[in-house]
Amino acid sequence: MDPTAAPGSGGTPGDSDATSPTNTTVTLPPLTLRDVPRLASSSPAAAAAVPNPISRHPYFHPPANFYISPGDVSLRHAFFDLVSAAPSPLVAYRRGGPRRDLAVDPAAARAALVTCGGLCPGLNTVLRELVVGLQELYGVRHVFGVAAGYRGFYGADEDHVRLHPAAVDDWHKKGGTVLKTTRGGFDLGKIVDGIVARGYTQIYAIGGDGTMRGALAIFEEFKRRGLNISITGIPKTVDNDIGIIDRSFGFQTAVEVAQQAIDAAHVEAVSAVNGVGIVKLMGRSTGHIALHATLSSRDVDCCLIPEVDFYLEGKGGLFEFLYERIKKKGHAVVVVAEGAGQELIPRTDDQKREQDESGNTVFLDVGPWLKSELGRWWKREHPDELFTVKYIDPTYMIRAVPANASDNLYCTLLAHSAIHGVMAGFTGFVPGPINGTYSYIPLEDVAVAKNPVDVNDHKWAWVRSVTNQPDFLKSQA
Ligand SMILES: Nc1ncnc2c1ncn2[C@@H]1O[C@H](COP(=O)(O)OP(=O)(O)O)[C@@H](O)[C@H]1O
Ligand SMILES: O=P(O)(O)OC[C@H]1O[C@](O)(COP(=O)(O)O)[C@@H](O)[C@@H]1O
Ligand SMILES: [Mg+2]
Repeated sequence: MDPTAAPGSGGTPGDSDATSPTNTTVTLPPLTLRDVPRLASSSPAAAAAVPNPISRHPYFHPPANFYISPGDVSLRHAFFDLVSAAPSPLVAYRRGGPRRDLAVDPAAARAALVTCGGLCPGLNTVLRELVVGLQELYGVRHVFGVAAGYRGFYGADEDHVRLHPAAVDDWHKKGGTVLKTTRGGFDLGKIVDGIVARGYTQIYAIGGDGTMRGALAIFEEFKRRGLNISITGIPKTVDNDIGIIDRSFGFQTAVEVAQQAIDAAHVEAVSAVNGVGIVKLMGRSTGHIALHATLSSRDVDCCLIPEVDFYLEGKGGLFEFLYERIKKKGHAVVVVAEGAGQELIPRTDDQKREQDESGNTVFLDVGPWLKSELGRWWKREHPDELFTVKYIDPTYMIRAVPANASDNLYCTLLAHSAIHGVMAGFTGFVPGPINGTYSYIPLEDVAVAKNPVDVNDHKWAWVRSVTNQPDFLKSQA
């Protein structure tokens, strides 16, 4: 793009030699609003019939700018290069938050909350805040917890527990999910039948990428059957592998807890002669936890993630690098994400086919494999030199903990954002922060949006500059 040729341009929007600030007018590409679906009854007339009960709150009096206006949007990309190319069209989402008028009558609402997939710090905080927000902000009296994931919708009566603020008061202090969670069991027909049979009018499905795909299928089935029930997917993933949103809750807590494992690996390594400490961290298809834990720790010599291929032996390989590092400073620490190097680990045909109940590929354990391969290599290549390798697997310890303060705050805002959207009549959406602004994103978009580590981005470059690890380009081998 030639910026000077852009209509309305008042100058060159690149760097200039000016010694004082200048104003440059630039014409941006058109903006596309990726709007979220609405319940059929949420016509402007119906909406105007139900003023937000927060306006009548006995103690809190909403200030002038409290309510989100119907025109408020947030931009998907907060920054772009005006000189080379701005994204075209610019994508916007509806801003999350309370609306002045509701499309849903709180007195007639019946909400169901469900948690699916793996654990993540903060699940109980989201549940707590959904219960408290629904009842205390909006006066929704019928709130139920559905036990053990999607299968709970077609389970027994005991699988549907009535929830109220006093019952959930201290849930934010607990790890895991009080409602229990499972994988698999996604029988669409039975789930929707179960929802209809119990008269639920709003569903809050808290889970990861699989849960979002399930929520989308439920949303489509509601539409097919002409049901005026709303569904919102609340994104949970300790791996941070859901796209569009800034990050998922629980992720920062997991990174924080991972520091203890890295510290221990470091102590073991420095206390041995030619010591190596290996830590395996979660990250099935994305290496965000490993990357962030490496950057925060500074004790890590090599970070292995699923997005970057590596090899073990030969010039430019992992083992030669570790040997050199040990020669230089006496020890080395390796952080490996669970999904890294999967294609290097020998496996049987049965192992290749193995899936969990949700259909996710079952990975082989990269940690013990790496440990034994390194031990074997050292014995073969350097038989006369002492060597110790210690392996630490804190996998479940980093996710089976309560959320830290910042994740608890995030969970609270996320839950309230979900409720505000549902009460405004939105459905088939995911609430989440985009560039710090809570927004509503169509489930359709989130269900397919992955969030791999961008290895061409600054963050991976920081890792490389902190660890000075090889880039594992085969040409060097
Ligand atoms: N493509 C899909 N369509 C419908 N339901 C799905 C799909 N993928 C996963 N699910 C269901 O979503 C739930 C959670 O999925 P899972 O992959 O275990 O965890 P997560 O949501 O954390 O990724 C399970 O009940 C699973 O059966
Ligand atoms: O042993 P489980 O419960 O299947 O969980 C292991 C998996 O859970 C994860 O944390 C991902 O879980 P989700 O897909 O539920 O977010 C992965 O890191 C890991 O592979
Ligand atoms: Mg998943």
